[in-house]
Amino acid sequence: MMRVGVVGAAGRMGRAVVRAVSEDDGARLAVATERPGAADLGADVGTLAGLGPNGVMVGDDPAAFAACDVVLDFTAPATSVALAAALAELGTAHVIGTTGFSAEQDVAIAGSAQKIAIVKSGNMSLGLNLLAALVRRATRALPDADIEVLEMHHRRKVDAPSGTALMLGEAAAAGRDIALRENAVFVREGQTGPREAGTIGFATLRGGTVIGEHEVILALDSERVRLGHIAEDRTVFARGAIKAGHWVIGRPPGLYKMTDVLGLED
Ligand SMILES: NC(=O)C1=CN([C@@H]2O[C@H](COP(=O)(O)OP(=O)(O)OC[C@H]3O[C@@H](n4cnc5c(N)ncnc54)[C@H](OP(=O)(O)O)[C@@H]3O)[C@@H](O)[C@H]2O)C=CC1
Ligand SMILES: O=C(O)C1=N[C@H](C(=O)O)C[C@H](O)C1
Repeated sequence: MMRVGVVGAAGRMGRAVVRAVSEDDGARLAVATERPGAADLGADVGTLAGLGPNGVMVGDDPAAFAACDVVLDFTAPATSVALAAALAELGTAHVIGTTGFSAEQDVAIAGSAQKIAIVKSGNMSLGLNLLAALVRRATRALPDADIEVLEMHHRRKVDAPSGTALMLGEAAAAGRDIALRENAVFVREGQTGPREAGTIGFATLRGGTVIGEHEVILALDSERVRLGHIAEDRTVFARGAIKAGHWVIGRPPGLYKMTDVLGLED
């Protein structure tokens, strides 16, 4: 029985993870936390998730994760970096779904992954990870196509472009054997001039309650290939994180991706 910790348990994804854990016969919710001073401290996490009471109260001390085999984390970059360091001391595995990390924060997490097994992915869904593999094949097969990545999310999302859009951009760049950071165009405004060949463009839309929509457009002369994914419910991310939890327990220290968990070609 996998003992699961959930950090950010009162958040949109935290609640979805609590619900998904309750549906998994091989997992048990052991610890749930929120930020010190958070309004939901002391609340029953099952009630928060709309399930009815489950006896696990929201705490604020990451040391409580010593009672867990794995912690599932959809929070904020600084929180995930600090938690990875704390879990490295406890020897507890970490699944990170948080997005919006700086390069320095990524390095810090890689440092913690020298002590514990960490799965980190900007998107935990099976369909999206399959899409990334398809994008890599498509950009390799169509070397002359202009690549544009389009994403839309709900009005409360705080980072852009989405972690998933960056994953898809990385996949597109890998298909071309180029580095994304040196070829990405994240903003266009004013007199931009014509499109520079070989670049990978991004467009970000925000509004309403959209869970997550992504499309990679490969534009050629007189035709376009459109590869996309729509997440209809946060359950797909939560179930992916639980799958990653089952997979990562007992693995040697290292930084793993969802493609490792799912056995997909990277
Ligand atoms: N990889 C994937 O498949 C997916 C990734 N995400 C990513 O997950 C992250 C969270 O998304 P979402 O659930 O919508 O955001 P929310 O803001 O709804 O939830 C985040 C929760 O984490 C809490 N939190 C922040 N810091 C701490 C801390 N130090 N200790 C405990 N709790 C803390 C927040 O509290 P407070 O409000 O007080 O800050 C909040 O309750 C984002 O980065 C998002 O992009 C989302 C969906 C899927
Ligand atoms: O913030 C969200 O909601 C989501 N974030 C992830 C991202 O940044 O790609 C994954 C998903 O699309 C939902």
